[in-house]
Amino acid sequence: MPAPRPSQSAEAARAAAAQAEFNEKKWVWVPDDKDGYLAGWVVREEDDVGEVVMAAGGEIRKVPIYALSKMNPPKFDRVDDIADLTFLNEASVVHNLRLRFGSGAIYTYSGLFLVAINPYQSLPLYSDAIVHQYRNKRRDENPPHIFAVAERAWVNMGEERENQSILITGESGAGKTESTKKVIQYLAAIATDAHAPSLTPSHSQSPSLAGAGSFNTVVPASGLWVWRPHFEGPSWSP
Ligand SMILES: Nc1ncnc2c1ncn2[C@@H]1O[C@H](COP(=O)(O)OP(=O)(O)OP(=O)(O)O)[C@@H](O)[C@H]1O
Repeated sequence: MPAPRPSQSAEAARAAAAQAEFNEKKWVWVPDDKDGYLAGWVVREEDDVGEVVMAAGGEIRKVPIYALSKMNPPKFDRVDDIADLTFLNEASVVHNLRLRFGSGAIYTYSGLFLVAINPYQSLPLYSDAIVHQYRNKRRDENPPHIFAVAERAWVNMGEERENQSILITGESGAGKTESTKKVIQYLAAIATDAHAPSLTPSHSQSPSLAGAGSFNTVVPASGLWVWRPHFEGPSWSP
């Protein structure tokens, strides 16, 4: 068996060191008014109160045990799917999303769902090359992306011969409209394939996309935003 490359062994050593350091202490997330959650480790527990040493600065805080959240080992840092976390608590979810966002990954799966964090800047995530990268690929073959969701809907439409719905939800300014545009961009790009169905537009999000497909929008009073691509084709497979 060939020896691992230096970068691989250095990475493995770093991971082992991080794991060893993690194993030495009882790591927890401590709620914090300013930062949301801060890392620390419990040194004593008494009468349902934990004495926690804060990792940044070494300050000691006394916190009710119920308010502490278990931390996942470092090997779970930046997981693609939040559902893979051993300890699934709000603090760990926020930590994972924060780490990923810090390295430019705005998309993360949460089981069947995709979480998108608004970057408020233009990222090189939506080029034709990236459309191509997601075409005909399973979800686990690529990093999480809105294109993977659109791809799944498209494939399901062909396999199940049923209309598909994609629910895009979030608070005002979260990026629902942008996400919808990305879905339409993806479907418009792949619908030009030779085997694409003949689609009849009934409503388009963007005039330039008229003719790319049939887009029925439903905007319920609840504020949830639903976009439903409608498929009608005689005999078609994705
Ligand atoms: N994926 C993204 N990449 C870059 N910028 C984005 C992205 N998503 C959102 N934004 C930025 O955030 C702004 C607000 O997003 P958007 O209009 O999609 O929010 P919304 O959820 O539809 O808001 P509202 O509910 O108020 O209509 C966009 O104008 C854009 O500048």
